[in-house]
Amino acid sequence: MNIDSFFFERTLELAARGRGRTSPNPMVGAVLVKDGRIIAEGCHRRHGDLHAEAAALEAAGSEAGGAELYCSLEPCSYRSPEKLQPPCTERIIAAGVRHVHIGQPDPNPKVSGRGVLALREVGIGVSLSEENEAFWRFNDAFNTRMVLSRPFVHLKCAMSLDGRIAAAGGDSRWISDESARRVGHRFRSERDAIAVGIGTVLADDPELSTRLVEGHSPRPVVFDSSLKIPLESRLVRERGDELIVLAVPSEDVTENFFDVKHRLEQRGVRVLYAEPDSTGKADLSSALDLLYAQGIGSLLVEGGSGLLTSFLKHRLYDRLSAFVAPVLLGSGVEAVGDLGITRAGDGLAFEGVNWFRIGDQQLFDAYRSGWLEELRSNFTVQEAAYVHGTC
Ligand SMILES: NC(=O)C1=CN([C@@H]2O[C@H](COP(=O)(O)OP(=O)(O)OC[C@H]3O[C@@H](n4cnc5c(N)ncnc54)[C@H](OP(=O)(O)O)[C@@H]3O)[C@@H](O)[C@H]2O)C=CC1
Ligand SMILES: Nc1c(N[C@@H]2O[C@H](COP(=O)(O)O)[C@@H](O)[C@H]2O)[nH]c(=O)[nH]c1=O
Ligand SMILES: [Zn+2]
Repeated sequence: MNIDSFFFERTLELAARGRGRTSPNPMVGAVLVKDGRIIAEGCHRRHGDLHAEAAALEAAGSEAGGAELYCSLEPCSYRSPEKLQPPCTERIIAAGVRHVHIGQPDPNPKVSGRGVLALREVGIGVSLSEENEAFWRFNDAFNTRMVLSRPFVHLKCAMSLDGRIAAAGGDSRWISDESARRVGHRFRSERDAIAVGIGTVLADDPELSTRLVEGHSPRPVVFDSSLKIPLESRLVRERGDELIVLAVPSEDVTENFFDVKHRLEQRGVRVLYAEPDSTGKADLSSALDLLYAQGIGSLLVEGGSGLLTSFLKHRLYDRLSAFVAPVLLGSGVEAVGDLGITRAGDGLAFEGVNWFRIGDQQLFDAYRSGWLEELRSNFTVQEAAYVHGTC
């Protein structure tokens, strides 16, 4: 490992301290280096707190003069009414930092190279990591939201060895054991919202909480075209004021639909109307737009089979995490239904694939094939910030 990679790796370790707490901001880490030695470290701990660069500069005090700064993300360079911290570029310049090493350019259109330009303008050297896949994946939700202007979609399921997410009778408690479910709850705590289909609510009456880990519980979302959600379900009773129900009123909608809608709203539930797809269910693209407009930048889709299959079929997903348990269920609820694929070579492929061992179970974790390329090709950066392939 070269010395730059060593310091960059440390920035990501520091950035991870803000996991699940920085949204809608990214997770960022920074280290200040002098004479080949780290003299100060910083991270963005939670939304609204000091940025990582500012935290490292504060920790270094007057020692920051003449130091090199490594940061996982391009330093911010703008002010706006909703921005809670001043531009880091101003602090870096005022502290007398000599050189800034950047893991990944900031895809926020308000930055995207302007941070680099601001530093260069005053003679600070700036270089960009050439191996930056790890940085793009580390802030997968922030990067996707910034570049594609839609929520990051993370599919998650727990399946048996033979690909079932529930037994034939619909029971799925539990397929994965508590150690794997704890990882699942950590995924929940990292996202803004968590979605299930109405089939899952009727079968499981889920809580969709993060009770097995520390961290926030994302907003629950239920795809429920004709408002079948029971008023006595746990989500309505316990999470009513956070719950979003995505309905698709049909042309022959009954009085009962409006009656249920009214009762849900009385309990604080937000009922939103999605466009119908060709089968009368929620059109996923329009549903994502509705959620995005509610401030939801990342969505964990937990199932069931019908909803997972729709997201896969429409290629509207970015990441898949599948827990595989050492159990066979035979006939049961399939994790993924028909995708219209008839040739093996046309199967949905993945990139950035990782298999993790959790006790006796495996976790498959990967991105949709082409995800990174889609982000990179849709990302526009201030041209002048890039000179000879580095910025
Ligand atoms: N092991 C695991 O990880 C998990 C297991 N499960 C299990 O899965 C089973 C439930 O799966 P399933 O019956 O398929 O139900 P789902 O939870 O997938 O719900 C499907 C229903 O959602 C509604 N819906 C609205 N829009 C869409 C859309 N665009 N695409 C798909 N569905 C949409 C439809 O009902 P409508 O037309 O009325 O709107 C549809 O019938 C349960 O047995 C549960 O225990 C569930 C989650 C995770
Ligand atoms: N059965 C199953 C999962 N099921 C998911 O968890 C939901 C129940 O959530 P909660 O009520 O918070 O416990 C259920 O409806 C489905 O979305 N998850 C897993 O990690 N492993 C499992 O074996
Ligand atoms: Zn900043």
